[in-house]
Amino acid sequence: MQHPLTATEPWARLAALAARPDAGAIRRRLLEDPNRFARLSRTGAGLLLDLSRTALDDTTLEALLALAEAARVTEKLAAMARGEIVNTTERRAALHMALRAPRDAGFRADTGNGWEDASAIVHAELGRMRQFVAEVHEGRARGATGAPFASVLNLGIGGSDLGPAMVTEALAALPARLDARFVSNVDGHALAPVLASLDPARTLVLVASKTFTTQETMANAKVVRSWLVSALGEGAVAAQVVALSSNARAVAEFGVLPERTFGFRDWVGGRFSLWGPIGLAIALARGWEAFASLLAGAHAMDRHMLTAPAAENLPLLLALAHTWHATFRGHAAYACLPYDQRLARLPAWLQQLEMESNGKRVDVTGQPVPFPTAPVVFGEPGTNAQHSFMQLLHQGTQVIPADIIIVARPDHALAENHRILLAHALAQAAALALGRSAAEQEGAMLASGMDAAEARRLSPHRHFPGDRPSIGIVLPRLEPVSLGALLALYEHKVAAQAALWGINAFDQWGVELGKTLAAGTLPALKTGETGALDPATGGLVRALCRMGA
Ligand SMILES: O=P(O)(O)OC[C@H]1O[C@H](O)[C@H](O)[C@@H](O)[C@@H]1O
Repeated sequence: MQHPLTATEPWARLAALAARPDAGAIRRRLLEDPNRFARLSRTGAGLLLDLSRTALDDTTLEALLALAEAARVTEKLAAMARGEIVNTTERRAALHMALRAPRDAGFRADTGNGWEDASAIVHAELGRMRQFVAEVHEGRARGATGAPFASVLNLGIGGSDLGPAMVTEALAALPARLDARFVSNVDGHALAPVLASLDPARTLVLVASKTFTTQETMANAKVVRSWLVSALGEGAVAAQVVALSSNARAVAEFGVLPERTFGFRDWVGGRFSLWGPIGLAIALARGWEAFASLLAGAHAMDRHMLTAPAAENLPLLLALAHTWHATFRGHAAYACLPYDQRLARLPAWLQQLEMESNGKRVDVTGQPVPFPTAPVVFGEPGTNAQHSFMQLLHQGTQVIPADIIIVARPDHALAENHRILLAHALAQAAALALGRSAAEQEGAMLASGMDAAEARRLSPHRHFPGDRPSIGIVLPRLEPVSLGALLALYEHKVAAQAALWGINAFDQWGVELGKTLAAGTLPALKTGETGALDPATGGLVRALCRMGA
């Protein structure tokens, strides 16, 4: 039986377009059309999206938009905004948009057991967060000894770490209100040096865990709790530990006071949670105004996504360009290249967003999908990436598209550094798209005085095939409002692709098996008793024990 998406007319059209010999031709399209940049770039919510260095043309774009219509992408995104149960396996809404909308936005969530006023719930908690942040900044909330807080330590992993850590680093140009540290890994090599560098009397601890059961976070929380208690006494837990969670009961059992607990509902997915209580570290470290502007920027992108016509809609266009690459052209990976050092953790955040959301092999009905879904995402800031993996993007055997993120204005005074940075970002995009033929390359070598035989010998090695796609995303400046818009752009891009492919972007069953097996392996590491393990795991446990594990 044919899959409903592949049975549509636009799918057939796109499959035919993708099979044309010139389906991947970028250089020719770029050189033939002087208006290509103007025709294939769009603005929305303060960002510029440039698709001119892909092989998309009017015909392909039209077919992709028709496919989105056939898959009812816009309706599905609207259903998400209406708070309907779009996460069908867990029977939950996905209402992260409510976290960043004004109080009167009127978001409501289907709980499976009636509807609740999501906007009211969000704003009640946001008000408490704001008050708490003010108390900390103004020195009214203090540690157990009466000392004001100097540091905030966020203990969380996955969505309870990547978002707040990435945003806090990205907004480093703002004055630091508190010194912020993030520990995610259960590896003691992460936590031990951080604790050694902090003063327990002046450290506010955030235990960030939606479920409050994640083993790594709870193990680290127990260590930090003992660290506080042994330095300051039992009273330090109430004074200095804050919980960010949707599991109020587990939080209470851990001993955190209700007034130090900031909650959210299960209609906020972990990887979409930085906009609410999980983002408290951002507000504590960079100020409430910054956090509020971040939310406003994301909300502006939400409005754009919900109201802009399809052909002008940035998240939808980005989703369609990525789908053309991943699904129709079979490019199994893409690179995220932020040309701003402050966005160094953006690729890590994007990896969870993209790969945990859309790394799925069955559709919402449980049927296998007969086409590629989410590609592998990897990345590093430019220009560093140029000196490590860009070689493969320019000359490797596979085509790997890149998203090149550019910030027009810096927040430092080193103007020449910034111009060099921008020149490299633009040059990478040009080199990927245009390449350099063997003949052009050989000509350049001859012109430089190289002898003809040597030029011929080197020319295949120095040939750049070109026709390698990149997508430009430009922020006027990296500030809370533009960062909010950028992150929401990617969130909606991911949701739009899931809607198009017919998969569920909001569950993550694939992470469960490893957790279950780890629970069975832990006792064997303690006792050396490996009888219940598979032979390979058992053999490795015995080898580790012999080595002193
Ligand atoms: O916030 P928590 O409940 O501790 O979850 C932390 C993370 O771990 C889980 O295994 C999921 O894969 C992630 O989606 C989640 O963000």
